Amino acid sequence: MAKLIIEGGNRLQGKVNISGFKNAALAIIPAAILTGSSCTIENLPVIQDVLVYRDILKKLGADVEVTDDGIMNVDTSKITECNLPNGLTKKLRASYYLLGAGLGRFKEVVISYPGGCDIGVRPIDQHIKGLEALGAKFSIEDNLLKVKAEKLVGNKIYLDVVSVGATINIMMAAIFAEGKTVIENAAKEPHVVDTANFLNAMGAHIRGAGTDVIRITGVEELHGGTYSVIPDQVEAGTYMIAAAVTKGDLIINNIIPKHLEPITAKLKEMGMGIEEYGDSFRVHYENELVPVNIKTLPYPGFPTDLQQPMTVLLSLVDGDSIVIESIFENRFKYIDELVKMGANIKVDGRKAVIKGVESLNSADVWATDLRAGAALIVACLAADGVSTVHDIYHVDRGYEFIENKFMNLGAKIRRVEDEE
Ligand SMILES: CC(=O)N[C@H]1[C@@H](OP(=O)(O)OP(=O)(O)OC[C@H]2O[C@@H](n3ccc(=O)[nH]c3=O)[C@H](O)[C@@H]2O)O[C@H](CO)[C@@H](O)[C@@H]1O
Ligand SMILES: C=C(OP(=O)(O)O)C(=O)O
Repeated sequence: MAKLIIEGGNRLQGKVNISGFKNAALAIIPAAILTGSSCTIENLPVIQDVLVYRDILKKLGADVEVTDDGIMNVDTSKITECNLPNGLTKKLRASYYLLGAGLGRFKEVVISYPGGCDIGVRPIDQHIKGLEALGAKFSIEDNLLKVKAEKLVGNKIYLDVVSVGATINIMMAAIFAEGKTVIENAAKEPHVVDTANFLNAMGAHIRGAGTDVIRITGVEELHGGTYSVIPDQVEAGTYMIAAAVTKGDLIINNIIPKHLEPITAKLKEMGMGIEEYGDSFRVHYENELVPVNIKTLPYPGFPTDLQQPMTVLLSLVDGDSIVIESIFENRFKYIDELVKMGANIKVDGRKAVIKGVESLNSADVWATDLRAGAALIVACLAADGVSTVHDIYHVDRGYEFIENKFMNLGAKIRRVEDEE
């Protein structure tokens, strides 16, 4: 298994291009099943999760390839059923979008239980509630999720919690349902909007994505086409935070500034210089930063996916900060690793109380999940001495060319396979 060896203490400087958004890509790829046609999906990040989804579509019978520069050409016309009991879906969380997409097209789906980051229970009761409201019946047998419908009929669904996954799954299942579907208390995240935009570009009738009420009018069929995925706001936020942690000066290209407002606002509040130039930011350290409090919330609140790198930054800011993780109950596991590096952080349930320290020391640390891994890399970039981040496969699931991008900015990083 690969690890990264990082020599800390280098100020990051230069330009970085942000890749396509993992969490949008992983919804749009299965949405292509609904088209039953040929799609070209551009600006995909070439990451493990995207390659696993390519393999899932292939296994289902699609003609599919992903180019080195992130273009997927996929023809889903030859898929005849959505039956995948073989465990492939366990490799990623977003495989649960096969439920909505497969149900929409074939009225029946069988998949193994989805995987993904171990950051909490990650229930799917709201997905089930929504799909059943459209006429489907769920069952769980031998760790297989089974969903089936005679026919799908539009309905009004109120989500009890704001769920990105449930919103997208219901939206997909409703594409061919008879009549109108209304999702109330829908998630407003950019990945929900991007998936709706993809489906609309292929002939769907979805209105209101990006607000908390989404209305879908069933259509007879979709067609193929070309679509480009939005930039990854989580990757962009990770580099913005890395600029702050290393007291650096970065130009972050290929972003949508609006999607980054929750993070821009906090970094500015702390004293970072941020200037916007259309689809890029200059993010630079000016003066000593001040501590802030963070609470993760659904969009447009502070994203849970950036809680970990932000905690690393706060651990190096003089004074007291509090981070509350309100989305996932188990997303503080990496803090033990950060404490090994000299951070002063106490976790109490969903609250982390941070007392800023002057510097972090080098250590051997283990990535516990995707964003935890990215956060530990950022911590090691700032630490005194040479550190090792183990279990980098977590990071490879979701960050494209991470060490190359950091090395282009002046970081000293080497990837080593464990056998070496
Ligand atoms: C609202 C939110 O921040 N969503 C994030 C969540 O999406 P993801 O789609 O994984 O998670 P959801 O948005 O569905 O979950 C949000 C919350 O609702 C709860 N829940 C969800 C579904 C359900 O059926 N029942 C239920 O109780 C979850 O436990 C969680 O507390 O993780 C992704 C990967 O980190 C992020 O990109 C998303 O921005
Ligand atoms: C938790 C994440 O990924 P996943 O939902 O795919 O496990 C993430 O993108 O931060």
